[in-house]
Amino acid sequence: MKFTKMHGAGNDYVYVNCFEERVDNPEQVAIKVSNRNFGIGSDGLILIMPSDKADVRMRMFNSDGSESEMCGNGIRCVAKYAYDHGIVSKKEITAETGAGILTLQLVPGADGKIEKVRVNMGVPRLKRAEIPMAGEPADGQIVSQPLNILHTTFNITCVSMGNPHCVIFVDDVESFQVEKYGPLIENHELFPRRTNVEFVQIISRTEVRQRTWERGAGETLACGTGASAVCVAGALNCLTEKKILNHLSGGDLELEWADDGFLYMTGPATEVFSGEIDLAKL
Ligand SMILES: N[C@@H](CCC[C@H](N)C(=O)O)C(=O)O
Repeated sequence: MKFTKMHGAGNDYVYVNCFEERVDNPEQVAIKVSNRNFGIGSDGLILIMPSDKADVRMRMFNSDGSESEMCGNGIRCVAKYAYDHGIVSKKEITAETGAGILTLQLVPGADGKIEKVRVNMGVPRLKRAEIPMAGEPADGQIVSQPLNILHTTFNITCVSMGNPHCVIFVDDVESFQVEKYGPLIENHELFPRRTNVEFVQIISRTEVRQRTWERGAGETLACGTGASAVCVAGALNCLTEKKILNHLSGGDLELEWADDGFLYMTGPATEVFSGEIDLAKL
């Protein structure tokens, strides 16, 4: 299988160009290639596929083999790959995802090479049933609601960017025990399809620092849908403006929850290397 390793702010995936390659059983392939000791090493697997509705289609699989509806860092890399490898020749691209069809703009740097990608991430979904979360009322919003975990009460704000996010504001995110609380919240009975969890420290009304516990992957260096959810959660809690800079462990993302209701995310997309792997040997 030919592949390309790419990352967005350190959130790294193995990308396969399915205009040329076929991947049977992507769930198992994701588990194998993601392994950082016995595989290629990544947070998961992303398939770049033909679409009958958009320029390209993305399917993404976490390192545990589960499929997610959406990946914010991944979709920027898909757009850059599609442009750099001649799948598309325009700088505005549409992409089919499990969260709908998204529009992306490729932003060149001074040297003319694609440096950043701006994504219209769609309209954030806030209703309990849309996250999805158990309980009533199905159309209620979860903004700063108490959740008890191991004798600690967290105030959670939940947002779906096509995939589920639970945002928690903390005083000191560097010392926060992400590995202890992340999996307990990810697998809490409130979230029937599990959830991604963002732990966030407010730096100012326009700047935050985020660490992410990802559903199906553990702590990662960045999460684009998570950063988008944080932008929404900050505004809903009146902690931040609707336009923020988010410092993630592997890099920065710019987010804006615009007056048109859409969430715009801008950030880097980087190709690292390409190779070929014999899956039968893994
Ligand atoms: N890192 C991604 C999100 C990947 C999927 C997530 N773990 C899930 O299961 O929903 C991003 O950049 O958005």
